[in-house]
Amino acid sequence: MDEILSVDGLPLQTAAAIIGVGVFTLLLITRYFNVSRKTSSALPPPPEIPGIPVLGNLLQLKEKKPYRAFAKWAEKYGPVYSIRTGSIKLVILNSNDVAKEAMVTRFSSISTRKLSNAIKILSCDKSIVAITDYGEFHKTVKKHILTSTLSPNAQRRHQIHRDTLLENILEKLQAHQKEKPFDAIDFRKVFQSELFGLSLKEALGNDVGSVYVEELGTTFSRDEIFEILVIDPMKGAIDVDWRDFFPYLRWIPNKSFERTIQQMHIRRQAVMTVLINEQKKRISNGKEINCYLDYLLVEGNSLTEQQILMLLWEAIIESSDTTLVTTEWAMYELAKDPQRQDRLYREIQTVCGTERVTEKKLSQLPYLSAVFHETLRKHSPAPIVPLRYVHEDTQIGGYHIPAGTEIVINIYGCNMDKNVWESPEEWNPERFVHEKYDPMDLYKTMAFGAGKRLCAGSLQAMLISCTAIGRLVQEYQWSLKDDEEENVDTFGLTTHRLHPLQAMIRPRD
Ligand code: HEM
Repeated sequence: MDEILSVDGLPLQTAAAIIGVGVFTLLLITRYFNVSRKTSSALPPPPEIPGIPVLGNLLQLKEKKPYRAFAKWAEKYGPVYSIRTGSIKLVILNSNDVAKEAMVTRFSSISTRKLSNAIKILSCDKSIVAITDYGEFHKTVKKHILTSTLSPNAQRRHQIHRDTLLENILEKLQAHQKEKPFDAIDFRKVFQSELFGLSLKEALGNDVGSVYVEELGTTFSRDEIFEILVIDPMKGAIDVDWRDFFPYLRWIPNKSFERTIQQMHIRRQAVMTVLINEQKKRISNGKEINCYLDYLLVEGNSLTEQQILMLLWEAIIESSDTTLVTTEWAMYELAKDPQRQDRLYREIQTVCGTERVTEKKLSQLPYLSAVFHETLRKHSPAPIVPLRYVHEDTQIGGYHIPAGTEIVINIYGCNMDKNVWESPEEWNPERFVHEKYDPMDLYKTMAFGAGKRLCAGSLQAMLISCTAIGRLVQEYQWSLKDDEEENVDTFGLTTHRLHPLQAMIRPRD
């Protein structure tokens, strides 16, 4: 009889016992979640920065460098506080502990994004790895960019592009030295162009000269292509549409804003389409290249053409910007500080002798690594992590954070935290080589984020930036052009120097 009364072949008593245990476990789990939800909402809310009715704190954030204002407020209100930008509530995190809590421990409650109108258009509504919500699409496309381009194996396959980048930069410096030995060199002009070339080769398989875009009836030079694919969208991403702050007024048109961003999108779309089509012709002529496009056309069969276009554009813009920002700031700091530059040169001489600095030697050059990480700390190239949205009640730093809040992780604020860093305003690579520091301290800057949304390109950035800094110091003695020391202002989404670095170079003996 027992055998007849069974659940999926289990004797009745056993099944009843299992169901009993199951129900009990379920009750426990439900109770646990109720208790933890209660505990979270029983916690106090983060302190609020006083603002004014309707606008909240908007007027206090007029400057386009909110990360600085956020870090200042942290000194008075602590590492976690809330502000209001119009009707939007933001919680700002300014210390490593709470930033990590948000990015790792509480990630499952804070894994989506609510986009500004500009970023919604420029990311084609979350069609790129960095802006999409965490989920299947994110996992798939992050795997694609890592496997094809950014993982250690893929980086080995792309080494030739990094070698070419360095050779070309050094050739240009040599030519400048010969032709105008008493003139300063515009570091950005040289480095940016080569980095853009590398990003095109990794993404599309080839660098470009100019392109004719029939849709727009124009031929664009390489500089104009750079403007359309990199500079304009970086500017557009921080363009403010006042309706972002007052979503209940979304029905009011903001024509000039929409026109500007749409124009950027249309031009980028048209140029990318032509670049991709040219490469498709190459492929149909039987010439395959190891690049992201060729990979996606085979492996990305679940993706639409528009998604492929956006992913390729993402690789170009992300490769072209933050690595330049980091290297330019590092060279500024070294050119300003002859003693530290000399310390780096002596380390290079001791380790490399008459041989060149290469990627293989990087692990033997701890001071070079300290220069790189200290630059990431002081100049935090991505000062604010793309905003995260709290989709279920949670807690951070002992405060209750209700669903619907947006989270701002202020990496710049974390890196300026006096409780963690001694004299944070000072550029001091020694802090990373001093015996009291742990090698893991290098990752305390969190410049690349943390957890499941960790930057996919950190290895490429490190390889390019460290080898370039090493080679540039090995070949030349760097100093700043007169009055250059004062040029420390920044602009844009990342911490771009407002004025490109102007440096004097003198060949080493
Ligand atoms: C010094 C240079 C760089 C810095 C400081 C940097 C920093 C960051 C930061 C802070 C994030 C956001 C993490 C988050 O949302 O939590 C990020 C994401 C990302 N970065 Fe970088 N990055 C750099 C270079 C690069 C390069 C060269 C690439 C190459 C394409 C790249 C590709 C990406 C991608 C694909 C993501 C999205 C990861 C995800 O959402 O899962 N980054 N990066």
